[in-house]
Amino acid sequence: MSEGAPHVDDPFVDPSIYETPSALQGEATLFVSEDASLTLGADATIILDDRFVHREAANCCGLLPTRSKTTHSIPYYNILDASLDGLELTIQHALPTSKNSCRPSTISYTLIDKSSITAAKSWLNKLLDLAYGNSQRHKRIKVLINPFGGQGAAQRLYTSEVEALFRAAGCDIEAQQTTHSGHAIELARDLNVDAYDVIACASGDGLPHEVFNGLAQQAKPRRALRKIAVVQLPCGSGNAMSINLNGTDSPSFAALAIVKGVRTPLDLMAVTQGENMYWSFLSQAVGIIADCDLGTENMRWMGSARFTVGILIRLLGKTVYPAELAVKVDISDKEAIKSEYRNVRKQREEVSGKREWEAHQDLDGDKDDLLPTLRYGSVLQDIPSDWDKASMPTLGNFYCGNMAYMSSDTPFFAAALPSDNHMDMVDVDGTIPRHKAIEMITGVEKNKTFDMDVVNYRKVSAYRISPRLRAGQKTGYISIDGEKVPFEPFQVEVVGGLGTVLSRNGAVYEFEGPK
Ligand SMILES: Nc1ncnc2c1ncn2[C@@H]1O[C@H](COP(=O)(O)OP(=O)(O)OP(=O)(O)O)[C@@H](O)[C@H]1O
Repeated sequence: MSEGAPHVDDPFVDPSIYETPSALQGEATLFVSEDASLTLGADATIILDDRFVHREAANCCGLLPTRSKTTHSIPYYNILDASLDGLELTIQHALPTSKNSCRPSTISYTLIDKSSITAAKSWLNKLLDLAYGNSQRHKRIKVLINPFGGQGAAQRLYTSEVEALFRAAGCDIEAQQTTHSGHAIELARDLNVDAYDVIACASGDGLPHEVFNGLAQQAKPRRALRKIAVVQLPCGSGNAMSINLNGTDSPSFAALAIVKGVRTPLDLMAVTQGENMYWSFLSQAVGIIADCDLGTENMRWMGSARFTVGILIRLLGKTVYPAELAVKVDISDKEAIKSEYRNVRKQREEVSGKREWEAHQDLDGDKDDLLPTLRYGSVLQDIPSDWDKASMPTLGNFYCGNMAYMSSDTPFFAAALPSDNHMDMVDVDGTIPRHKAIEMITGVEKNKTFDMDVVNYRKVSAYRISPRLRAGQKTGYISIDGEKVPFEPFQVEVVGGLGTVLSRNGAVYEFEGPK
């Protein structure tokens, strides 16, 4: 389904476009009264109700746009739950209220008599099968809310846009605010992973980063990381996780995507720096991006423009960020990367859903509950002899990532896949002509940078970078998953499919890939 499908799928579209799946012919229609029937179509349930013509639109659960319509449809994607209580049949669904939000709504009918109960139960089971496919129903969700996320908006967004959707979908939810930095690490480390299916972070990308690290500190970390799917309710200033996995930074659309989300393995990146070791799920940046992200605090008054202005000032000044880089390269040719991307994407789409879901449920079949030993050791050991080593005195930007979008309009890593066992690495020289630099920055949004000759794009499995201060420079910046870490050498290696997330399609990011 394309990006933002919940708001594109208009529940009021002409249902004649829907056909009934052949397996359901004959049983697809449930007559709920003399005047009303519910039919399972190909992509939506179709409601035919002659009484609608006699009712005021406002009287009917907000479903009716006009008084003259008798037929309506609700996309299966929007169906949250359905039940039969005695003769009372109820369907809960997400109703789009604008381009950027939806809210729960209810449709109910009283069956004519007891003789229709068996048919109604069977019809409701089929409805829920079509609505959920391979996604788990009634997920048990631990919600962590960063009260300072999104400049203090996270709690309000969760309460007003998310909670009611989760409840309407029959999710079992337990919400808790974080009280200090690092609290989500402690909560994920101590969580009883058998009591939940999902940890949902109402936050920016900082809380999911902490949650992966907390799960990795459990007594059985590999099992914990497979058992618990980590998701984001986009309520922060950087919401890359939700944009990549669910194609939205709207909290209510993300909530719907989580309700319908399919378990998806995610590569995690092991970072060693000094004596420390932790996990990154999104990106590591050294150079212009880290500098603009973390080194422009004095320009906070500008709002989001501070990043763009910071980039332009540094590009025009041809600012460089010297470093030594050593890389275990997997694929360096761009055409080969595109071909690999297409192959892996196809494979992942074929196995998306059922197989992945089953694989992730076979938790106790895991012989090894512990984290894998790192193949390349740590930053304190010698660099392996087969890595490509380079001194980069004029490095401009170094960026390594595991997801396509770094924000809603910056798909820096066009060929990134959730679980291809590679990290995507981009490096750009800081002395390239200014017009090329501007072309590069403006091309990111249009997915044009991958093919630019000034952009070095590689698939790698490990690297070490040792940044240096240039003459006269006082402070340097390194950003890992958007957070500042010490300006010291660090080493990273990818561990395939170690983490688990929920995604809309169970296979790839909500991005088209390299052109
Ligand atoms: N109660 C709290 N008090 C202070 N810091 C907190 C609290 N809860 C979480 N944090 C910290 O806030 C940081 C940023 O969180 P998050 O990414 O969710 O929000 P954000 O709005 O995107 O913020 P930022 O712009 O700072 O990245 C996290 O690294 C986390 O450690």
